[in-house]
Amino acid sequence: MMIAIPDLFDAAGVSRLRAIIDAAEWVDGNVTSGHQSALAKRNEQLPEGSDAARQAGAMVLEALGRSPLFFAAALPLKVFPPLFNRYGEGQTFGTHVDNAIRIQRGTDFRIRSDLSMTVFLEPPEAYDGGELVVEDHFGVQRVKLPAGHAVLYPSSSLHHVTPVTRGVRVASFFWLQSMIRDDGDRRILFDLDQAVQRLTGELGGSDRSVIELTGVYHNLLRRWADA
Ligand SMILES: O=C(O)CCC(=O)C(=O)O
Ligand SMILES: [Fe+2]
Repeated sequence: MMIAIPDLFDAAGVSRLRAIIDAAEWVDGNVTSGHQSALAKRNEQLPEGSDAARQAGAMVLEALGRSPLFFAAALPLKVFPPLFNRYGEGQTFGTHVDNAIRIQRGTDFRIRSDLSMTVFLEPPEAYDGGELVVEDHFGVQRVKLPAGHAVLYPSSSLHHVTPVTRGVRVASFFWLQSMIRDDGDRRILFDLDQAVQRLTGELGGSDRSVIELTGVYHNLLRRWADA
């Protein structure tokens, strides 16, 4: 399942984040790559664990914590500390699949990557190219969102970022382990959650059917979740 998470940051939030990362030192993006993606990757990143990455990463995690849509769609168990990348003119990230296991440098924190996320941090009209292209069984999705908006997509998908031909594309990207490993199971829970939310709005939280369906949601979660 691929889902856009709009308005993770408002304009002021994007500016605060950009002030931190734009002032920092960037390095060749291949420092975090596995062997296969190193062949495809042409971009720059903030060094993992640098002060700027940590400070800006904490802002991203805080924003995720404020988003009920992110929680419902991802059902996050462990989130990898957010990283930051930028692609200047001619830079690109060719087709690859994300590593299944990510280990935070210098620590024993590790996750299985179930979901990948890109938070767009540059207005789309400020650059050409730089689309995130995700292949799934229903076809190819091309994503380029306003600054402050994010997209969540299965880490199992083949994906790439098309070459930037004007301007600079800046983003935060990271992976997470979900309480629900299987994408199809997670989707069922998401659909049920959204329907229950709508029904709650229409009928109120003390309606008997709403209570029963909320029970079904939690009982499926109890059955399927790693916690
Ligand atoms: O820049 C992006 O939107 C995606 C980056 C990516 O796919 C990766 O770092 O594995
Ligand atoms: Fe990737």
